[in-house]
Amino acid sequence: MQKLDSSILKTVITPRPQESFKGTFGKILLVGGNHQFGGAIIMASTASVYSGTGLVTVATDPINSSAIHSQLPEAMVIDFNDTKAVAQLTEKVDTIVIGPGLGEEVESKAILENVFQHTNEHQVVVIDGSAITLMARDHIAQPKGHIIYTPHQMEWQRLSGIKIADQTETVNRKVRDELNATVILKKHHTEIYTDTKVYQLPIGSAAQAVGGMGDTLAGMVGGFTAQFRKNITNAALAATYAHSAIADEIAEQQYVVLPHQISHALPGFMKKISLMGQNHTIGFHN
Ligand SMILES: NC(=O)C1=CN([C@@H]2O[C@H](COP(=O)(O)OP(=O)(O)OC[C@H]3O[C@@H](n4cnc5c(N)ncnc54)[C@H](OP(=O)(O)O)[C@@H]3O)[C@@H](O)[C@H]2O)[C@@H](O)CC1
Ligand SMILES: Nc1ncnc2c1ncn2[C@@H]1O[C@H](COP(=O)(O)OP(=O)(O)O)[C@@H](O)[C@H]1O
Ligand SMILES: [Mg+2]
Repeated sequence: MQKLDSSILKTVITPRPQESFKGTFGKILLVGGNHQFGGAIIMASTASVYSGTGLVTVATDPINSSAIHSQLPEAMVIDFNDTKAVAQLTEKVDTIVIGPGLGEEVESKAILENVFQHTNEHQVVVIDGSAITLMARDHIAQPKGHIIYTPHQMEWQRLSGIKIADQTETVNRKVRDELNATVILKKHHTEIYTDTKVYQLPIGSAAQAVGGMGDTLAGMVGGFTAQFRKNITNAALAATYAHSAIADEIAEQQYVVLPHQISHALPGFMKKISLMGQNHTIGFHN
């Protein structure tokens, strides 16, 4: 296992080309947020918008619409029960994030299956939270696309069948190979299983142990993969690194880091990184 280091940030986060428009920076669809877990999809979408995704649409329970519009006017909203609208949009976007706050009800499963039936091999599909639990519980096949799972240890136990105490690099890697997906196994010092390597995140702290922290990471992985499409694996690695690097900066002054604070710090953090690659001298610690 090799340590992921901060150099991944400037490899991925480069200055934006001036000859561009919102479409240049990717289209994303985030699916989740039932009647109980609206906050999860709000946090994921906020992370995606603040990552710089060109166009963000949220498919959610209509009960969350006004909260999303008031919190995040940059995002568009559709009803996640509108099968046709969700299917059409799924086919059009660069990246789909599914799972934050989706829930595990009959309705949640139907929404998941509808989305999974309409993805294609050119898209990135970030599968998080309830979507992982539903796949494992109901043996739902993996969809087409470049698949990125973002499980916490219990979600990985459900999906892989490996008990938390037995989640070693060797067995995790074996299941990753069977899935042929990127796996971001979230924990203290998160591990990232790619097609060729296993990385360990050397940063991050217990100040991040707050509900919504993983939803925010899923939105960032979505935002980075939609926008930085040259190397999808590197985009996912950079998102994971940036998430905890920002948290560490905030945790210098705060006992606990709120997930939305990471999102709000993203544009400034990304600006700082993009200037680094241009020989500006800017302080940044590993
Ligand atoms: N504001 C909102 O709307 C929020 C909505 N959310 C949404 O809720 C949905 C359910 O997600 P979930 O993670 O809360 O629940 P679940 O999948 O049942 O896992 C918890 C079980 O696993 C166990 N466990 C063991 N190891 C663990 C580990 N390393 N990390 C975490 N858990 C670990 C744990 O053990 P325990 O805490 O009981 O000791 C418990 O038994 C999902 O869609 C998510 O997006 C949340 O994001 C919160 C904010
Ligand atoms: N003690 C810790 N040290 C470092 N990172 C942590 C710690 N506890 C939680 N995290 C991070 O917080 C996130 C938790 O994800 P998850 O359990 O899916 O949260 P949620 O579903 O509530 O959004 C992961 O990115 C994880 O790495
Ligand atoms: Mg989660």
